[in-house]
Amino acid sequence: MSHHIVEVRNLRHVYPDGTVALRDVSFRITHGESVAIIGANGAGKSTLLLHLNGFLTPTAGEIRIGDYPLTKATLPEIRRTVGMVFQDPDDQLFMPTVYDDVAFGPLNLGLSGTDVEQRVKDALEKVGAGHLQEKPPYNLSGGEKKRVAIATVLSMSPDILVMDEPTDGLDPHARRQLMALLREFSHTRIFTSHDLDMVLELCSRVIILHEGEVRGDGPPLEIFRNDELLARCRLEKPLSMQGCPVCGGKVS
Ligand SMILES: Nc1ncnc2c1ncn2[C@@H]1O[C@H](COP(=O)(O)OP(=O)(O)OP(=O)(O)O)[C@@H](O)[C@H]1O
Repeated sequence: MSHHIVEVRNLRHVYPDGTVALRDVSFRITHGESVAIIGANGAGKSTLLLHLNGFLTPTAGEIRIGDYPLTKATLPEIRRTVGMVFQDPDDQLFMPTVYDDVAFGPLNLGLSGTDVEQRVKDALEKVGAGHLQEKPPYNLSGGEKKRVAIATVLSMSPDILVMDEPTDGLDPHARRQLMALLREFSHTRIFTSHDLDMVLELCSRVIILHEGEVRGDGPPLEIFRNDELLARCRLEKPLSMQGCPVCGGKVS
């Protein structure tokens, strides 16, 4: 299953205005891992994710998905393998109806009409958005848009799921539903999040980015117990690991 491996080698990204968003980032994620990339605002998380299926090109360094380096030639295949949910759902939704948006990917894979219908139905059901299929995406609420954006990626059945702030804008019920869905997804999951309780619950590994560099990489409990590391990277513990103001209790 080596095609599920994500490897980032010495990645550097400088935006055209001279901002150095990633300095020298390296890591390897293997099949089935559930990895959160966390960091303070501006740490470089979105910039990093946007490299994983070629929306941004490295200034230096290399991305490898499975056995292939990400290049112009391998990009179409890599985009079938790596499904990306953007931070802003408006970047993902552009068709006249929710149905059309979710069907867009499967249609491009050349699937038959009934297969496309089934994929759309399944994906919308998984995110609890079946009732929205006839609506124009621009009329949806922020959380509804987010759910539909996730469905547009699920309908492609990617081997590697990459999500930038997946719970951002979701109400508590939708957040729970998404967490259950991510738990069920047996392939590789990589996401950024400021929702550290979700990270603690769902991830087998946490990578801390700070000022465009990897400053921590390990199991969530190990990372979240390292007060000095968290302080240096302007991060806090998940709420469930902070003292309870009523009983003083703590998960440790
Ligand atoms: N298009 C751009 N042009 C110039 N600088 C950019 C651009 N996009 C992002 N940056 C800068 O690159 C750095 C990293 O930004 P990025 O969006 O990757 O951070 P982030 O960790 O995802 O932050 P957040 O948690 O706020 O979403 C920041 O300093 C940001 O201002």
